[in-house]
Amino acid sequence: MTVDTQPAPRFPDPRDFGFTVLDEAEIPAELTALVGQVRSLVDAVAHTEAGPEALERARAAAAEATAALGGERRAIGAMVRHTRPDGGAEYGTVTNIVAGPTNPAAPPLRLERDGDGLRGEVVLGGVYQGPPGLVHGGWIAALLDQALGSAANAAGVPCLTAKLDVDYRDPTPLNVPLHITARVTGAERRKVFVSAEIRHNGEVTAEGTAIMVRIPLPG
Ligand SMILES: CCCCCCCCCCCC(=O)SCCNC(=O)CCNC(=O)[C@H](O)C(C)(C)COP(=O)(O)OP(=O)(O)OC[C@H]1O[C@@H](n2cnc3c(N)ncnc32)[C@H](O)[C@@H]1OP(=O)(O)O
Repeated sequence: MTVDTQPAPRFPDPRDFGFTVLDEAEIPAELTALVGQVRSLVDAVAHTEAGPEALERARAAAAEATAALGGERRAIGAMVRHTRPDGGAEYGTVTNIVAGPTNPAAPPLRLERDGDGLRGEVVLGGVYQGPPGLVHGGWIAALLDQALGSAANAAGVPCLTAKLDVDYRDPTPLNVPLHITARVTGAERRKVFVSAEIRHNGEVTAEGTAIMVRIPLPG
């Protein structure tokens, strides 16, 4: 296997390929606050034991809030640009289900560069539950896939996941800080090999490896 962990240093600008891109600073503070409020609402709804009257009041308020947003919708595929402290840019879809800043269904996971890889921290509450008190295995895979994909894309080349392997080493608990790390381990032709871990209290609860395949860009 040819090891080439430093492909191209600059990720291509998605605008050159027809994507809408907004800078994360352009996301209104009011939208960020609304996203946080809706996350709290989802958690409250998922766990409520309120009676019928309170439930109906909450439903009507939610319907009013939905109507207040009108019909103005951002395009599917819209991307958000994050500018790193070193001036480089990273991109993701603005509604990404794991890390999208405008998606209340995203935890969200925020990954930062750390040495030759990425690291981040996330706390998953009861709406991510699978077994009692534990994170759903599909969401563990989603966190790992996002970290793996971001590590490959942070190396400068747009990639998609072709193969994902997950080892569930230990149960991953809800409502505690989870530390996620990911790094590129090698490359061969269009394949980029990546590895990631989720830790709680320093112990690995899940490991993921993936083969990401570089997307051929027009031109
Ligand atoms: C964008 C900015 C966002 C930036 C934001 C970053 C966040 C990332 C988000 C998380 C990541 C995702 O969820 S991505 C979404 C989930 N993944 C997808 O939807 C991908 C669906 N699959 C595909 O589109 C396709 O299969 C591709 C593009 C992966 C590969 O198709 P292809 O382009 O025709 O390539 P192909 O010639 O078949 O294969 C190229 C090389 O890869 C190998 N290969 C191909 N598939 C596999 C496989 N399953 N297992 C092993 N190896 C494989 C081949 O053997 C070959 O190796 P060799 O002959 O050279 O040895």
